[in-house]
Amino acid sequence: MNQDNVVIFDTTLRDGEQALRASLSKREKLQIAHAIAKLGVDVMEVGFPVSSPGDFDAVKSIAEQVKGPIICGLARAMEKDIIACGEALAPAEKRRIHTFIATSPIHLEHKLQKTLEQATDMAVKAIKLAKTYTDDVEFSCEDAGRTPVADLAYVIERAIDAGATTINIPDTVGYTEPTEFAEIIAGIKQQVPNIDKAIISVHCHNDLGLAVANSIAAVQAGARQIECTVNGIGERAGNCALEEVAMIMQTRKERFGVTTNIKSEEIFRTSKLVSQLCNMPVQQNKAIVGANAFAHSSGIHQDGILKAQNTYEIMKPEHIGMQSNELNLTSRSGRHVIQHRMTEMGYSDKDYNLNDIYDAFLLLADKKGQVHDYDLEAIVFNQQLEEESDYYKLNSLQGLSSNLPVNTATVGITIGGTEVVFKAETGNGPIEAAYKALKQMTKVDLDIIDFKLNSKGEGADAIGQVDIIAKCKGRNFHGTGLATDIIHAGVKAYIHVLNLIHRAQQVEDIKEKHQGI
Ligand SMILES: CC(=O)SCCNC(=O)CCNC(=O)[C@H](O)C(C)(C)COP(=O)(O)OP(=O)(O)OC[C@H]1O[C@@H](n2cnc3c(N)ncnc32)[C@H](O)[C@@H]1OP(=O)(O)O
Ligand SMILES: CC(C)C(=O)C(=O)O
Repeated sequence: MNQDNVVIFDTTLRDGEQALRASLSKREKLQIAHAIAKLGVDVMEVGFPVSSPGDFDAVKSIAEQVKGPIICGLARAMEKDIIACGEALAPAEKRRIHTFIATSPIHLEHKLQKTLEQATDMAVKAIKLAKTYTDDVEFSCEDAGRTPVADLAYVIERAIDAGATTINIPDTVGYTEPTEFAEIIAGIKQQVPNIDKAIISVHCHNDLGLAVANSIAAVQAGARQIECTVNGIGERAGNCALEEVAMIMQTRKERFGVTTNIKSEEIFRTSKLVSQLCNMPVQQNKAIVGANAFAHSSGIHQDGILKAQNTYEIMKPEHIGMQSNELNLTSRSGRHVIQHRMTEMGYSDKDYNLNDIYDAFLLLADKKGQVHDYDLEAIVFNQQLEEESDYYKLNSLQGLSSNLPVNTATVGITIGGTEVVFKAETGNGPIEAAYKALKQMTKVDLDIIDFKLNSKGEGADAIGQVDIIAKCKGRNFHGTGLATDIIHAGVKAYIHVLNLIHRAQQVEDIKEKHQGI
């Protein structure tokens, strides 16, 4: 083996599968196995064949159909387990039997009720039997993290003499911390005379959130195989996450000086497939594959990213097979990102006033949380509808909606820049009540002949757009209103019409004046 290469041993379909609430079908296991093979793992542990006829059958089918990685099965240090494993793996081009026995005082005393020597004898026997099926035999000292190094050294030396080619050091209960775990690996290297005949592997659990850190510390201490799962799924708090260790070694190559065969561009796709089929959602802020891993939400970061991506990204989203990063528009965003989005949508700087739309954007972002491109377009459109010179302006609005036959609205407007008026009215609904109030305050005689309400965007917090056609003095006027509240949008549409009517009247007045001259 190239000493600078770290073997990636995936156990998504064995340790990962142990944690699922519903079993995967054979078809699903095959689908995951093909995806993991494409990801470039070196070894994939795909089941525990003695455990059930279904698992035996799935391991056998994967051994028949999945090419590329070494296909591995797990077996206790027991004859029937090794035989089942050997038979299930028989069709594989490259196969590995992984056998294990616990070595920690706690497990020996309470679980196995055996001495270390008795357990080691069982391991030696199992390894020798496994060797009759394949040259590639891995042995694990279960609960190695809580086993004295001298005891590990004793078992490991005998396991290697029996033919084990990979020695796995599991931190079965996620108990160790990185310095301590690295010392265990260094201790094994020092105290096991035949250790050069085997690859040292590590298998870390995440009970204290240290599975990845411990695996990486072990590599720095000389381990050259990491056992891991996609998205870190596995018993209890899970296993070491494959995508995290792979990206640590790729991104910080200069510190580790090791390579893996992982095709990192397959990471995102594989993560989504495993999450979906295993019904294990990935937390939003999970490193590498979480929805937020390449999303930037604050103005200073977004500005930095727009100027140079490496200001706030240590990896590129394309490295893991994600199309692009995401710049979320929130009330923590700044003007740079708004201008960027507007340009991406095809607007030129002349089409809008950045400071004006930024103020409107902040108000909307405070209300909605996340603002989308279509919201930004609505803001621009809204500003085009409302002009500084508008004769009628909305000051305040309160609409009360209920399931009673009568509802109320109170509207306050400014007329002609100086006259401030308020009116409360009732109606079938608050929009009708507001329209009655507006009619009485403005004394403009118009009839609404069409009223349409649409949502601009998605979800319950989408902006509402009201379009009305109103008839006044034989002419039709089209008014539009946009707001997060539909009563507000309806009132804005009415005021838009009032201003159009007012402008049309001004034009008529000028015409009459000219005709009179
Ligand atoms: C740390 C890990 O993740 S190890 C892998 C864990 N995965 C699993 O357990 C999933 C698959 N397991 C199974 O399907 C079942 O537990 C089986 C088929 C393996 C065994 O089932 P059963 O025979 O009913 O035994 P059960 O699971 O109740 O108990 C385990 C037995 O194996 C023994 N045992 C545990 N580990 C080992 C080992 N590595 N080598 C030999 N014997 C072992 C236990 O001492 C216990 O033996 P006992 O019956 O003499 O007390
Ligand atoms: C079988 C071994 C490797 C294991 O899964 C563990 O100790 O966690």
